This record gives sequence, structure tokens and C-alpha cells, in this order.
Amino acid sequence: MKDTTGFVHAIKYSLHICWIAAKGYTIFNVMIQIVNALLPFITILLTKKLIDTLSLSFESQNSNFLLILILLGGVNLTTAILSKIHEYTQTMQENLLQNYINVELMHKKLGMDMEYFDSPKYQNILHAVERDVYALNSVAWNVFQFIGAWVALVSSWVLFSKESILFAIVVTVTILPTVIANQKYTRLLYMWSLEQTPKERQMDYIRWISGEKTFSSDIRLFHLKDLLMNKYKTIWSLHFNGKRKVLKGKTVITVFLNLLPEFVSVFILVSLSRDILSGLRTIGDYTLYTGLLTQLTGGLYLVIQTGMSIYGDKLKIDTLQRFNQYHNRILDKGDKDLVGPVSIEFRDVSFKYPDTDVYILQHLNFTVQAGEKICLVGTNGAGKSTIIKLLLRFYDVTEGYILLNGVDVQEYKIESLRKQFSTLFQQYVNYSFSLRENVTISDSQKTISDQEVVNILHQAGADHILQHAPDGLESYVTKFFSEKGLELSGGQRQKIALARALYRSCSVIIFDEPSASLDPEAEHTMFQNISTLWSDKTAIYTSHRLSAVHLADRIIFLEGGRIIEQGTHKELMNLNGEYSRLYHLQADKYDIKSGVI
Ligand SMILES: Nc1ncnc2c1ncn2[C@@H]1O[C@H](COP(=O)(O)OP(=O)(O)OP(=O)(O)O)[C@@H](O)[C@H]1O
Repeated sequence: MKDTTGFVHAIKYSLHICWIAAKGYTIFNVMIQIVNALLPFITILLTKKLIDTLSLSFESQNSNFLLILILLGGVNLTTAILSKIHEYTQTMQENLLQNYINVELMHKKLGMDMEYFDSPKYQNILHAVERDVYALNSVAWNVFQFIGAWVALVSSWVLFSKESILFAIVVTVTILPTVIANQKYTRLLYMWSLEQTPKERQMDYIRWISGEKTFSSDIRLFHLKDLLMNKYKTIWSLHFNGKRKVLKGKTVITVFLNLLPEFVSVFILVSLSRDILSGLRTIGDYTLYTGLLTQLTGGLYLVIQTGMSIYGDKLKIDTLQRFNQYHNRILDKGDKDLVGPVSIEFRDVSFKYPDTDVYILQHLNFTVQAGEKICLVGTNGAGKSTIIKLLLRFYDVTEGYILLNGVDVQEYKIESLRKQFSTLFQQYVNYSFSLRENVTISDSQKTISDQEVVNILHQAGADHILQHAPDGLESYVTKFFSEKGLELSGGQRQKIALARALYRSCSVIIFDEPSASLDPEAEHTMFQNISTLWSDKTAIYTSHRLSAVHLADRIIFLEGGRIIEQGTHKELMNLNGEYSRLYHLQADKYDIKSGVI
């Protein structure tokens, strides 16, 4: 019963999607399907009439003979024309539906909370959905076929049962075990394929890194080719053997079960031949009877086949609906608009990542005045980037509050909140778009002149990139789409990402390790810009290069998710604590290298 409800629900759902995606083609396809199902019966009836007419003596034949021939020709012509039109409408419908599904999935993926990127469970279900989403398309197509198959089945059943109700029941009953076996194996196969999703993702991953530039150097240097190939082959063998086992079982059972209706058909034909020999039936009856029998068994098989395909699709649609139930936790809770300038306060903030037990940040208390520049310093994993993610509401705090201009961060509309921030992330990216788009993408509502984009590139120390760009601002970044695309060094890529962050109109700038790939001159310029060009903006940056850190108004030193020191550079040096120890550690190295000591 639960399955039947789910079955109907899946059909309704897919038809609903078809309707939204391709209304006209959907109606047309259903109509063609119904007409196509009825045409074979007209052919059978006309053939019977034709044979019966031919059996009469020449004199008894009348003008009906010609009419039947014309009608038969008409039916054949209609079938041929409809099949071609159907090919076209079906392809159009499939394209529209596929596009609709792709756009919907992209929309969902682009808006999901950051936490889902770290959830293998979510990634598995996403993989299964992307693999099986065509079910939405095929279920619609199968439903049309299913409707046609039922029309054909009911008509042939009614006509056949007029000849022999007993045989009609026997033929129908002998097919029932096939239905049960098919349903069992369709479910088994799908459940098996769901279990295989992590293996499929591992194979996808290996295939992906094999062609990915980022991994190419490691793969060649460490000779990872054989290792990757073997890893892939091992996973594939496990996958293949599992599938073979399930399919083997299905084949053995269904071959055996399919014999039953065949025996019944042979028995019916023998009994029919006997009736003709004893003169109880005509040759025309024989044609009608065998035609109807073929239609009946064909109709039964088509109903089972399409029914099972819909059942398989239903299981896939269930997964899609489970995927649709993944909802964001980071939601607009208030409707306030954040306007600059912006001050920040962390009030007793503690945080652990979703579905983990370890507190990454513990009882953080600090403030940043509007326009102030502070630097977060600390060992690897101390929690600096996590603070940035909380500020941008990529995650919500577990305990405590983050206040912006004295108001809880959750009171602001997310869009309005993020609008006030521009961030250069530690894992900065470049897009395989034009140089102009790589800069201006951070603030698409702004319209500025080419010269202003050039100025931004200058501020980011990226003028030389533009000077060597063959198509100026229109040059593609990376060679992914264009032979003339710019292949940039690590530092150059970081400068493009920096220009993007600078382009955005905002009140707070956040730079997470902004100088990681920059040369000393570019680093110097950037830190100078922070205190001069952006003097009115609140700034938070993190850096492991302590030589640049002293430019900040205040330094917050973190260790293990706790603030252990905070103050100006001078205050922390006088404190002679951890900051001072690390500062000396780095400074001493510079002295040794420069030969000062
Ligand atoms: N998505 C995540 N899920 C679970 N734990 C995470 C996640 N991201 C980071 N962590 C953990 O949080 C801790 C703090 O990471 P974070 O990136 O904030 O450190 P950091 O101070 O910026 O380090 P670094 O100086 O190396 O950049 C680390 O132990 C890290 O393993």
C-alpha cells in the first residue's frame, strides 16, 4: 500500500515537473501515445474484415474491399507520420525537462550551507541524484507508455475475453509471478546502486584528479600513475562483481518465469487450430484470435515493463525528494539591514563545526571599532579562519553572540550582512572567465569604467598581468577555454583575487593570509594600502608573517581556539609572551640571513 501511494506520488511529481518544464509537448506526447495504442486494434479489425472479404467468392466481393484497403493504408500512413512527429516532440520535451532539472539542481547546490561540503552523506546523495535524475525524464516517458500499454491491454483483454474469458484469465494470471520477481529485483538493484555511491564517488575522484592540472605535478613526480590506475581498477572490479551477482539472479528467475505464459500461448494456439480444422472457426477468426493473443501478451508485458521502469524511477525520485529535504540551517532570522561603518564584537563566543564534538573556539571576547585594523595571529589550526566564517555567517555560533554595530549578527538579513564585507579567502580562486570578470564579479551591481578596473589591478599590484594580457581586460584567465588564456603564477593568481576583493564596495575588509604567495614588495604595498587607501574601513587580516603584523592597530593572538594575548605590537612585545617569542623567532632568522649578527 505504501509502495502504491509512493508510486502514484512519484508519477504525479514527475508529471508536475513535465508540466512546468514543457507544457505543450507534454500534452502532445500523451495524445500521441493514446492514439498509437489504439491504431493496432484498428489494423487487426480491418485485416479480419479484409481476409473475410477475400474468402468470399469474387462475385460476392463488393466495393467494401477497396474501402478496407484504403483505410488500412491510411492507418499505416498515420502510424508512420505519428511516429516521426513523436520522435520530434519527445526529443524537445526531453531537452526542456533536462534543462529544467539541471537548472533546479544547480540552484539548490549553489545555495546550500557550507556545512554540506563537509558531509559525505550529503555528497553521496547528491551524487546519486545527479546520476539518476534522468528518472524524472524517463518516468514521464514511461508513464505515457504505461497509459498506452493499459489502453492496449484493456482493449485486447475485452476483445480476447469475448472469444474466451477463461484463456484471458489464464494468460493474465501466468504473468503475475514475473511482476513480483521484477519488482523484487528492481528494488534490490536500486538499493545496491545506492550502497555503491561512495565507491562511484571514489572512482569519479580518481578520474577527475587524473586530468586535473593541480594534481599533475605530484602525479608525475611521485609516479602515481600505476597507483591511481590500480586503485581505480580494484574499486571498479568490486563494483562490477556486485552488479553481476544481482543481475545474474534476476536473469535466471525471469527466464524461468517467462516460460509459463509461452506454454499457455502454445496451448491456446493448438486449441484454436483444432477449432479451425473442425470448422468451428474461420481463417479470419484465426487471424483475429492470434492477433489479439499477441496484443494481449504484448500488452501485459508492456504494462509490466513500463510499470517496473516507473517503479525503478520512483525509487530514484524518492532519493531526489530526500535530497530536496536537505535544508539550510543558516537562515534569515531578522530583517535588519547592516549599514557601514561597522564595528564588531565577539561576546563569549564558542563554536564547534556541525556534527562534531570538539570546540574549535572557546569563550572568545574581543571588539573591533569601526575603521580599526586588527590582525589575528596564531599557530596552525588556532581558529583564525573559523572566526572569519562566523562573521560572514557561513556558520552560526554554538554559544555566545557576535554583534555588528551592537546588534546580533543573526538579526540582519544575510544578504545585507555579507554585502558589507569583502574577503580574500585563504583558499582564493580564479575563475576561467575574462580578466575583467575576475575582478568585477565581486560586485556585479557596480558599473565602472575600464580605467577604474585598471586602477584596481594597480592597487593589487597586478598591472604587469594586464600589460602582458593579449586581449587586455577581455583576456581569459587560464587556458581552460582559450589558447590565449593567461597562465598565472601563484602570486599573480593571488593578486587577481586581491583585486576582486578590493573592487567590492564594502565597510569591512577581511584578508585571510593575504600575503601567502606575494613577493616582499607586493606584500609591503598591500599592507600600506590597508592603512592608507582603506583607512575608513574596518579591517581584519590574518598573517603568519609577523613583520607585517605590527602595522595593525591591535593584534589578537590565538592558541587552541582561545585568545591568549591581545594588544598593540608594542604592548605584546613588552608582555614578552608567546607573540614576542614568535616574533623574535622570525626576526632572528632574518638577521641571520641578512648577516646582521
Ligand atoms: N569544516 C570543518 N569541519 C570540521 N573542522 C574544521 C572545519 N574547518 C576547520 N576545521 C578545524 O578547525 C580548526 C581551526 O581551523 P582554522 O582553519 O580556523 O585554523 P586557522 O587558525 O585558520 O589555521 P591556519 O593558520 O593553518 O590557516 C582546525 O583544527 C580544523 O581542523
